Amino acid sequence: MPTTDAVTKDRAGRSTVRSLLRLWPYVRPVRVRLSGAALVAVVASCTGLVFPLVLKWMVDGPVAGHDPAGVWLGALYLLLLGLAEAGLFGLRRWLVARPLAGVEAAMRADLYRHLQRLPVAFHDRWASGQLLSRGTTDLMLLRMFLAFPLTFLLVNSVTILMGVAIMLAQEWTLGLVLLAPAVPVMIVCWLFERRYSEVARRSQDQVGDLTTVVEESVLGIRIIKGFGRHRSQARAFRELSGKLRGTELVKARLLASIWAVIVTLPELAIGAALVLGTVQVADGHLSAGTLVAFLSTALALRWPVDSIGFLLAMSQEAGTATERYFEVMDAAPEEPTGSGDPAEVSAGGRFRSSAVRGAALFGTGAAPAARLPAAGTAGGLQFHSVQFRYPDAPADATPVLERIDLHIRPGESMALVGATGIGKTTLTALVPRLHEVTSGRITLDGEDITQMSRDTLRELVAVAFEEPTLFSATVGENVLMGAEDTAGEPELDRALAVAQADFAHALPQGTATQVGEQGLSLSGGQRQRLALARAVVGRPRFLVLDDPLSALDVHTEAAVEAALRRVLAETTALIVAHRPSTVLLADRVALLSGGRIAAVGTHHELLRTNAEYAHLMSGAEEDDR
Ligand SMILES: Nc1ncnc2c1ncn2[C@@H]1O[C@H](COP(=O)(O)OP(=O)(O)OP(=O)(O)O)[C@@H](O)[C@H]1O
Repeated sequence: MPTTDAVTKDRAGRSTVRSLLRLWPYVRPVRVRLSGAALVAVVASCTGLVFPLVLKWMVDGPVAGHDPAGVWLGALYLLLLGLAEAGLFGLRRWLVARPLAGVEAAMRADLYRHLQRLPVAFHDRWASGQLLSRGTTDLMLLRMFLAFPLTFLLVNSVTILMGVAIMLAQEWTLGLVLLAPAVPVMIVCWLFERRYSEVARRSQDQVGDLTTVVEESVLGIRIIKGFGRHRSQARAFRELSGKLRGTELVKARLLASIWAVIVTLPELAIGAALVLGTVQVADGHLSAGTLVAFLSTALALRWPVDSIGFLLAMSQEAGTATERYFEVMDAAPEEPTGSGDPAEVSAGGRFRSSAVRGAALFGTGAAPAARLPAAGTAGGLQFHSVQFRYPDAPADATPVLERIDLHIRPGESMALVGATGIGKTTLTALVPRLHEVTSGRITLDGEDITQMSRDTLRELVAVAFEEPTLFSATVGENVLMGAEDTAGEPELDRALAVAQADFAHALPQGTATQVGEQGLSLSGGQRQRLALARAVVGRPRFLVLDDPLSALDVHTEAAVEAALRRVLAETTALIVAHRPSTVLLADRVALLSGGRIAAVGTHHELLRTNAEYAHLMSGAEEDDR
């Protein structure tokens, strides 16, 4: 997540208007309605300026001539004008409400789609609260800007110009008195715009930080309670919300000061004009009706002038919201690959998840059978001099994976063993391209994975992670995410059986039971088994399992292993393993050490010939006991 300082520097020279202009592609489809609504609002607002003219006619005519019928007629005109004004403002609201809700929805959909296409490295860097606040608060600010300040800055400017023209036409000397504050008000607005945009940005970023803390506190509630950390967590929350409160107070102070200037100066000018006008009426140079009309016009302009302060404030907030929105939208998505890449653009594919790294990669059964090894190339899964360094790691840091050369033959299952933190998870994440290799190649049946479309790649490879993620959906939907849309009950039952997840049938509504955040809570082992079922449901050609049995008790593990053995016989698999029982599932074992594959062989061979492996396994055996 970029820091606030970096953001402030980056923003130098970028005006609010320039930011807001980036909204044009979204506003374009509704431009006719928006312009229509603005026109209606201008007419409605100018209707308000006709009131003083009717008043002038009434005061100089029927009132001066003691004509009650004329006064009633004038009152009727005023009533009709009032109704017309109210009706027109109502029409404006009706014109903008639906299209702007559509603009907000389209922007939110684009943001969501883009988030799904952004690489995992992006999500590693950005706090989820910052993304959430951009998709909610910022978009709401934008909708409000399009509905209100955008129109009313125009409407009020036109109304003020028309009002000033009417006043100058009635009595130009008084008109000039009222115009006197225009220059200082404009200078104050300019100063306000610069200062407020900075503070608005800070406030919106702090809302994002606060969202992150709340989200973490809710997700980690067990840890917080378990370790009695509620006080420190509450302190962190209080500090952040105190900061936000401070920023909001700065905003309020800025608004108050601009408001003081915008309200006071015109009021003083109106007072001066009233005194001057009364003297002129007393001297007989001005009719009472003209003075009434003049002052009514001046008062009718009070709202358009007074509102400039908060319209500018809302525009600034919309400008920073636009900036924040496009900071995410401008981030480069995963590199396109291969010929045609439907997965790149598909928001409706199997990556509809909110948890990006969770169990987001699932194989399907249809395609793999059709994809045979290319002639003359080694089949299976092969790493060719693969090097990998995390994108945010310093350039001189040692790569996590320095040079990986490994060949898993077609149909073979290979266990990956290594000390904790050595890079096993990282290595498995390279196969479905959750991260891109820094150098070297990975091939599936001889074909470079970077040359395949991601859709094809993810059809070939299915993954189950150590931390199984379940989505707010039914058990069945969670498992079937791993298969083509055509997969149904038989595939589901088979996968549940393989993963020893038959407990799903005994849940209150069977496989239609809701799980995930809003649903029934499942144990760690149950979640792992469902994640495993999801990985195998599509009968993938390649299976990558990151320590998938870590949360199972010994008996369940044995049962899952027995079932997995059948699955592994049909696929080419890479399994991160910590325990000998998992290692024994595989045909061979690769030992990862110092960023390289230090040894490959059967479990018993390595036990005999490799001291590091024997050491790792002896510790694990004790754990097993
Ligand atoms: N997103 C990331 N950015 C930078 N470094 C990372 C990232 N994820 C992991 N690392 C680092 O990469 C190294 C390898 O991590 P990895 O999770 O692959 O280890 P592992 O062998 O799977 O460990 P374990 O057995 O404990 O699961 C660690 O030093 C870790 O700190």
